[in-house]
Amino acid sequence: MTNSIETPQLPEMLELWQKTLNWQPSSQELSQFQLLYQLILQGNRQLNLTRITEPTDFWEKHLWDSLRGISQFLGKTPIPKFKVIDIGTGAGFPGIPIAITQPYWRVTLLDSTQKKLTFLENLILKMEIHNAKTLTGRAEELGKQSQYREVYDIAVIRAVGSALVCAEYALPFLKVGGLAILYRGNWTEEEATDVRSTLLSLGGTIELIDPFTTPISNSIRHCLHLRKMSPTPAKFPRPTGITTQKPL
Ligand SMILES: C[S@@+](CC[C@H](N)C(=O)[O-])C[C@H]1O[C@@H](n2cnc3c(N)ncnc32)[C@H](O)[C@@H]1O
Repeated sequence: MTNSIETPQLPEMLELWQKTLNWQPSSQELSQFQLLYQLILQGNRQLNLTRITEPTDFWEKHLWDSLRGISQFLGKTPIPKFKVIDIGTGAGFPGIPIAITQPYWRVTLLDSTQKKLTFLENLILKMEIHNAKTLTGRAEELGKQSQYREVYDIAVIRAVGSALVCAEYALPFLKVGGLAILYRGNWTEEEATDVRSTLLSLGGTIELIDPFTTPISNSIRHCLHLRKMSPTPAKFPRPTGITTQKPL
C-alpha cells in the first residue's frame, strides 16, 4: 500500500474537486490532507480508528464526503466565523477536514471515547491546526450543560445513529437559527415523515434534503439540513440510553 493520498493523480484529483464541489484545495490544504492521511494510518496501527485506509477510499469517503456536507461554504466570502461542533467525531470526520478548509471557524470535536480524542489532540498539535479542540463526553450529557447548550452555529454528525437520534443529539447544541448537518447514506420519504413530525418537539425543521452520489464509487448519500427555529425544551436530550433505546 502506498502512503500517498495522491490517487487519483493530482491534476485529476483537483479536477474532481472542481467538478463536484466547484472548489479546489490550496497547495497548503493538499499538504495538510496528505499529513492527515499519514497520521491516521500511523494511529490505526495502535487504535481501531477507521476501516477506510486505502488512498482512494480515504480521499472519497473521508475527505471528499466530509467536505461535501459543508460545500455551500467552501471558498465563500465574506467568511462567517462559525462555532461548529462535530458530534461523535471518531477519527476526526467530518470535523478535521472542515477545520483545515475553514480556518476562521472554531471546531469542537466531541466524542465519548477518550483514546480517540487523545489521538486527535496529538494530531491537532502535529498538524498545527489552531482552530480545533476536543471535548470528551456523551452528547446526551454535554448537550444539557449551559456552556455547550445553544452556543453553536453548526452541528455536524456522521455515522453516530439514526436520523432521529442524531437530531436529538445535535439540536440542543445549536443556537436558534443554527444548522445541523446530518450525513446520511440511503434516505426514504418515510424517514423524512418521521423526522419532520418529531423535529418540531426539538425546535427544528427540515430545511433541505440534499441527495448525491460520491464521485468514485457512486455510493448514495444524503445530507439533511435541519434548521433550529426555537429553543429546544430542557427535557432534551433525554438521558444516556433512552435516546437510542426509545427514539422519539
Ligand atoms: C462510527 S463512529 C463515526 C466516526 C466519524 N463521525 C466518522 O464518520 O468517521 C461513531 C463515533 O461516535 C461516538 N459516539 C457514539 N455515541 C456517542 C454519544 N452519545 N456521544 C458522544 N460520542 C458518541 C463513538 O465513540 C464513535 O467514535
